[in-house]
Amino acid sequence: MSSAAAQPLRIAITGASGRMGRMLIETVLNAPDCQLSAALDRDGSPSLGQDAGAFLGRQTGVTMTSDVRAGLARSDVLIDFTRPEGTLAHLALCAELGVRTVIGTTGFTDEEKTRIAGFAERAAVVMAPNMSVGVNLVLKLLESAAKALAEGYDIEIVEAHHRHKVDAPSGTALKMGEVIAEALGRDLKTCAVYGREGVTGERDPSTIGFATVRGGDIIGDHTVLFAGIGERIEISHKASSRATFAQGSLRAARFLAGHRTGLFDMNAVLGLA
Ligand SMILES: NC(=O)C1=CN([C@@H]2O[C@H](COP(=O)(O)OP(=O)(O)OC[C@H]3O[C@@H](n4cnc5c(N)ncnc54)[C@H](OP(=O)(O)O)[C@@H]3O)[C@@H](O)[C@H]2O)C=CC1
Ligand SMILES: O=C(O)C1=N[C@H](C(=O)O)C[C@H](O)C1
Repeated sequence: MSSAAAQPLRIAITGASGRMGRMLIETVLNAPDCQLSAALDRDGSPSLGQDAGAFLGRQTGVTMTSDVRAGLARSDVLIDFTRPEGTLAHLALCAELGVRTVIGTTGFTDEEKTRIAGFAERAAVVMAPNMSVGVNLVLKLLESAAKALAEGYDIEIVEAHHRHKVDAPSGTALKMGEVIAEALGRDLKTCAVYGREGVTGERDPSTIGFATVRGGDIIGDHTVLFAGIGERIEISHKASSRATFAQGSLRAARFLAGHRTGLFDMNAVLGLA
């Protein structure tokens, strides 16, 4: 693997013509210690055959291709923001070729997460539903807040995203719920309430509620509400650009340069553990 100090880190990007794929290409091209080694999309994508920088009006010399194996063979790290089925197929190749992987995709089932952990025994992986420094700090704040507000406060998580998002609640909202549930000694699987309708009865204080908003071009807003009697506390994060996710992904890629195997989260990358 290339040493980040001596040679640039060779980064492949799958889902390269997607919203995050494009932001990642731009971010890698602007990072002096990184090199775009492959821009990959699936068969049928109209972007195949184009220069990876065409959408920026830049010539990079990297052509968009669907040959994932060849792209990974010339790369140190893959950054994957696609869909669960795509990520798992890419990860199987990474494990075979010894290519480290940063996974930003959300919407995995528990069984799929177990498979990812298996692949990480063969080539190191960072996986996080949100790569931004801010959200990962918020997760830490939520742990403290949940413990301090364990009695007498109802907990509701509200998230808003753009109209194209396909999974709900967001991976970040679910992670927030998991962190809070763990801090309170609850199991999110049994205490989560996903939306309400009709005659619901009074709120059960042991539940954690989720509400999802979808519309326009909202990049990603998350608010956790601790609602008590006479006051409420709101902890919010609002992303104003996908650049924050891309910068976090590059930090994860650099972190992976120092690890051969293992499954890591952004706490490990950011030293927040
Ligand atoms: N962890 C984080 O910080 C963040 C995570 N995300 C997550 O990243 C993922 C992608 O988001 P976004 O960029 O907005 O999505 P887009 O739909 O804009 O892009 C997805 C890309 O992946 C490709 N793709 C879709 N399915 C497959 C597949 N089965 N195999 C290979 N490639 C595939 C798409 O190709 P095609 O166009 O042909 O369908 C497209 O190029 C989502 O799961 C989202 O929740 C997003 C932002 C931040
Ligand atoms: O799909 C998105 O756009 C985002 N998805 C992630 C999630 O599901 O939490 C993170 C971010 O909020 C943007």
